[in-house]
Amino acid sequence: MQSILQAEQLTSVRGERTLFSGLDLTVDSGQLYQIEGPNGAGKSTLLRILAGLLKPQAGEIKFCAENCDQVRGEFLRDMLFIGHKAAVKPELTAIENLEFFAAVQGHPLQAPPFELLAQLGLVGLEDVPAGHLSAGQQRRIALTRLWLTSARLWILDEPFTSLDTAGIALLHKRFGEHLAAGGAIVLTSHQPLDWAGQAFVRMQLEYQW
Ligand SMILES: Nc1ncnc2c1ncn2[C@@H]1O[C@H](COP(=O)(O)OP(=O)(O)OP(=O)(O)O)[C@@H](O)[C@H]1O
Repeated sequence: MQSILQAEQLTSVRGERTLFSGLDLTVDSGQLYQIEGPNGAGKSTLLRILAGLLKPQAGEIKFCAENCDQVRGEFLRDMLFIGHKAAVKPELTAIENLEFFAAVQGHPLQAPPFELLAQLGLVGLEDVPAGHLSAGQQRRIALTRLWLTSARLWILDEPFTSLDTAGIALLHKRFGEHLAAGGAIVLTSHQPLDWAGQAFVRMQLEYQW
């Protein structure tokens, strides 16, 4: 199996507290990697470090066996990060948000994405500013990125937050397709993941005092 992401000897200190030190992890192609742990343990911090949004105090991150800083352009093209906030532009409609995501990812939409919006249960809400929608509906808009991206590595902070059962099932299906195509996913989730038949790794981040 090919390793997509490797972290070696990571240390992160926030304020007075060392969240983790000497942390190693390897995420392979086709693998779903779940980071678990109590509130404040440092899961979001770790994801932001893995996505290159925050510098660790020590350690190295490699993308396809190359130091991430040295292959930054390739890494940014091939990695999708979605943070734990809804991550939508509230003043834009669902369609405008999708057009924005697609353009940012370098694949501008050729036609309005009605089919994708229907698939995500957003029919009839296309023209409403996202900020007027419910938390779960905003989350669904944010997650449409997963249908618009060609990135191999997905880093997702609490992707199931605010989603109903149908939304969770939709996301599971999309994850399955991505992993089957050789992609990899690193995520945090406070909900237990029922994942069968795919490479699934769980890592527990303890709260360090
Ligand atoms: N920008 C920041 N400056 C200083 N400390 C921060 C900053 N961001 C986070 N922290 C601290 O780092 C610690 C870990 O936060 P983090 O958000 O990574 O935890 P988490 O495991 O994702 O928690 P949760 O399960 O509640 O989402 C917390 O104590 C938090 O206060």
